[in-house]
Amino acid sequence: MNTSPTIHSIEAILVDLPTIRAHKLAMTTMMRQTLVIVRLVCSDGLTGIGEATTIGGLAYGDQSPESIKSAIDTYLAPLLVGTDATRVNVAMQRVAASVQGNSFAKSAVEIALLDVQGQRLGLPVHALLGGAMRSALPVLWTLASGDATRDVDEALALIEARRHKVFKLKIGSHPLAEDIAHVQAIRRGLGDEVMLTVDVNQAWDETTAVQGIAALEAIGVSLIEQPVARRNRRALKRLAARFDVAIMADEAVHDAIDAFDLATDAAADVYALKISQAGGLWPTLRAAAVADAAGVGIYGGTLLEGSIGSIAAAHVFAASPTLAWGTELFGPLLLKDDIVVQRPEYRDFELQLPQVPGLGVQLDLDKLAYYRRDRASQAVAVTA
Ligand SMILES: O=C(O)C[C@H]1C=CC(=O)O1
Ligand SMILES: [Mn+2]
Repeated sequence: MNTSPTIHSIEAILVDLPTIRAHKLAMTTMMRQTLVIVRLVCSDGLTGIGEATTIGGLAYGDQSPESIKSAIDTYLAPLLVGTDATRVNVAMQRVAASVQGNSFAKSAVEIALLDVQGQRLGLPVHALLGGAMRSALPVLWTLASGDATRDVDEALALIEARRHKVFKLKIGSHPLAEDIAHVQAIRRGLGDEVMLTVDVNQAWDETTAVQGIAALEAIGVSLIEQPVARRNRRALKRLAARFDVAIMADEAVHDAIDAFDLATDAAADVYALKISQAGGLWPTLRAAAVADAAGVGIYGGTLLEGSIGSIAAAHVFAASPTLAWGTELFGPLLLKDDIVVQRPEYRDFELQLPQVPGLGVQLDLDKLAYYRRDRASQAVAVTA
């Protein structure tokens, strides 16, 4: 007889949190972030938590917080409730057999399953993934206030506080000359020693990219992220072949299959891997393995997850055998408030990896009640 604990319930909750400042990307300006929080309760009384986020609703990709919640409530939860809670691979294969796409919903649920399994076994999630290669992860910061003077002040304060020493600039929403002047102003303000990268978020056509990358190389930018449209892989390949500066695929690389296709074409020097675009922690490691095999550098990307999603990603990138380009797991720091008891710890330019069983993050239930989008209907339910 199988006596393994089973999945008792899976709940997906939308939570809206304000950001500390406007965050400007080529396709949207964020003033808040929506977290889809998953709570997965098991028959042995343990609860796992997971999270998925998007950027600007549907502005960045084709899954929204609302569609993630709907996929979990309507499809993933009914498939999993009553099944073995301890066999994460079997559970996710069951989901894969009946649910196409929806990588964000899959990722949020897989995180919760790994969290609860880690608690059950007394092991941190990174141990379930094969063990951590590093106990802390370098984290860059994105300068995206839209104002160069403010960006320089922000970066200098962060270097002084020993929180970040590498900075990513969001460009692509202005004419090229303006964007280049913006990067130049920040380079002047920070000096030649500070490592700068840029993210174009697909905004350029190939002709603009050729001019733009040449100018950015001259300014001493170290990495150019997704300069052209996600689906324009041939242009990405030509740019990677043409320039010495590292070209990173972000929106173009979701999972191991994308990683393989891009590697076959030598279309990028580095991949930004993101847990929700890959479809979970294991799928991210599988994409990382392809990158490793192809000699492509790995960068721990973010979709500006909150504390739960960022720590889940930290467990993966800590377990990845290589991580040549560090991470951008700063999402929790962009949020004015949080829904966890203890926020992730950033120290000496690095995010510290939790070493306790599971993810090592606990929900603050009062804060969750306050920030959840359906709080009005919840209050009615409590008083009724
Ligand atoms: O990289 C992206 O495209 C998304 C995201 C990550 C950091 C940031 O500021 O935006
Ligand atoms: Mn990017």
